[in-house]
Amino acid sequence: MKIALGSDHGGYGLKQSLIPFLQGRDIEVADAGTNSEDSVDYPDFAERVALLVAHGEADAGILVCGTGIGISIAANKVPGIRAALVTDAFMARMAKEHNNANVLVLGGRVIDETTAQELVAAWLDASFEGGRHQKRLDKIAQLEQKYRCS
Ligand SMILES: O=C[C@H](O)[C@H](O)[C@H](O)COP(=O)(O)O
Repeated sequence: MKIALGSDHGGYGLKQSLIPFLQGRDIEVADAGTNSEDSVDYPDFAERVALLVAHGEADAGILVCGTGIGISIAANKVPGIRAALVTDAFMARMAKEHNNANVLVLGGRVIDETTAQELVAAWLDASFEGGRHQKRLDKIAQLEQKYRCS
């Protein structure tokens, strides 16, 4: 499995802490930056990770900014991306079971490294339930088509 990882400066530390954690689970990590705590703009890194996932070059993505809010808003602009900002293990599990989130989003100024690992593990270990939830994801995809800008 390959996961694309990205953050702005507010999520840099937490992103870095997740690299050995993911590699310890035999996951290949594609680090899309940022590469320091210098101030950057989170939409740039949301786009990098979202495109890797949308184009099938990564199986899933993890994004981190200060709160997780801005980078999830940006990632969800890319068609096919279902980015879910989570703050506890229940939300992380539901993000996969009900929403089949292909990008997990965390707040580097919100949660600590141990919690981040718990949330990532809960998301990775869960499975999409399909059924009534697939019908809802199909409706989200229809919204993308209906309001697609060209
Ligand atoms: O939603 C946005 C993120 O939390 C950003 O990480 C945050 O806005 C960056 O703030 P600053 O430029 O003040 O470090």
